[in-house]
Amino acid sequence: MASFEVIGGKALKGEIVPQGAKNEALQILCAVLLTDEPVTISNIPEIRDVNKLIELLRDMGVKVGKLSPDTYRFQADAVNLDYLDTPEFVAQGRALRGSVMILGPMLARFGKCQLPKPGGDKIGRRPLDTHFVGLEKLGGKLTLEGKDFYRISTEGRLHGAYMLLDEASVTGTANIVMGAVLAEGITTIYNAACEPYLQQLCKMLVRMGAKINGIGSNLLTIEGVERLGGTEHRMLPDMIEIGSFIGLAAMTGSEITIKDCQIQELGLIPDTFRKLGIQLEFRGDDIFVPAQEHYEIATYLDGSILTISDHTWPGLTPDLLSVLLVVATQAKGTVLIHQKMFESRLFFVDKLIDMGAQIILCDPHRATVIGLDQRNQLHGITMTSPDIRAGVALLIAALSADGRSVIENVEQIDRGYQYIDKRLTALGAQIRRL
Ligand SMILES: CC(=O)N[C@H]1[C@@H](OP(=O)(O)OP(=O)(O)OC[C@H]2O[C@@H](n3ccc(=O)[nH]c3=O)[C@H](O)[C@@H]2O)O[C@H](CO)[C@@H](O)[C@@H]1O
Ligand SMILES: C=C(OP(=O)(O)O)C(=O)O
Repeated sequence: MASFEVIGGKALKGEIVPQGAKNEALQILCAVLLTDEPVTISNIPEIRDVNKLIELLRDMGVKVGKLSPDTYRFQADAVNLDYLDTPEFVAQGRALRGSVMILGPMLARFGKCQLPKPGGDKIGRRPLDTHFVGLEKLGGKLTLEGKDFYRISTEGRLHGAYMLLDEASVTGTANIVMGAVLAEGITTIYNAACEPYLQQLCKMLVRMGAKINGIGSNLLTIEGVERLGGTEHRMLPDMIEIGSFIGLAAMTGSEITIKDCQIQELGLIPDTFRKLGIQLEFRGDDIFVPAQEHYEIATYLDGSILTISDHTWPGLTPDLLSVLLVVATQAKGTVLIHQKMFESRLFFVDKLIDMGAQIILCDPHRATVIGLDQRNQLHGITMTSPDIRAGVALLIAALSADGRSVIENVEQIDRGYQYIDKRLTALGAQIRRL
């Protein structure tokens, strides 16, 4: 287990370029399985989860060529279905959440797939029912082995169907869309998730020859085609990383310019930071965050305490609530952070409380933060990173804190943030990997 030693309390300064989006990359990489033609993908982040998925695809027989540090060419013209029966495949499938999205493409193109319960953050129950209900509606037959091994197959082609999803699952929608593009007939998916990750996936599939209407909405209509061809695709910048850098700048009183953000794709993210009193300036497609000594949380019009909560897109992504919470600890004012989607994502506040933050964990979903208005600095401690976003929130806290902190289990952070220690060191942060 690696750790970061952080000496906090220093203002940072400079420019930073966000990496390609982790959660988009995981969808797009799985989509290469839908065609035997080459697919070239650029702006691929070099992070643990993405590297693991590329390795999984390679071991399944996909030809993988690295054209430059962030650009790869994939060709799935000789997929080895027998590999799915090996213990190595099972171990790789368990190692990340994104592996779940091979189900839709494999079922659609090869008529079968199997997978253990995928990995990812332990942040509460993460049911896969929506994935399988959708794939079964398309004609897939599911067999469950124990509680955590799934086999799905179809005789002949999948067929289009109408479905109203019980929840707008991000990876579930991706799986169903990738099944439906090669199904016979028309599929209608209502209550589809529509995060930018999914919009990007759908746009890429259209370039491959798929027929999809309603991209960006929660009603997708897909007319299946017999085959898809190759294409080129470039990943969006990672909106969660952009939000994390905004939070980092605010907490450490730093002036940071975040380059090439594709601001129009960020949804509510910039305005949510503004509600915490953080100034942001859009300079072309860059976000400039000025050094601020103080920032004040807005109230509702009637003066009551603000709530920041997550929602399916175009609501606020749950993946930024941990960062927003940590930023609020040094704001002036009070905010209720309400994490609606996941049950176990707020427990990391114990560590912030140990560092001197004023937080009341009301229940597993809600925490009230009473900001310190920079009157008392947090102080450094030793802590463990429980999940990817809590991990980065703790890193931000440590960089703002007085003295030395040690963050253990930073493999969690490495799942989604590319060389974060080196990139922040370039801005003046003092971080050492132990
Ligand atoms: C690899 C990847 O892309 N992971 C992301 C993906 O995970 P993932 O696709 O696994 O998450 P889902 O969208 O399936 O669901 C997230 C959680 O929210 C609940 N839920 C979801 C939709 C809904 O309408 N009601 C509801 O209660 C689910 O039961 C689940 O507990 O989307 C999540 C939600 O944005 C993000 O946190 C993850 O970073
Ligand atoms: C929860 C996340 O990732 P995963 O779904 O891969 O666990 C995340 O990216 O915040």
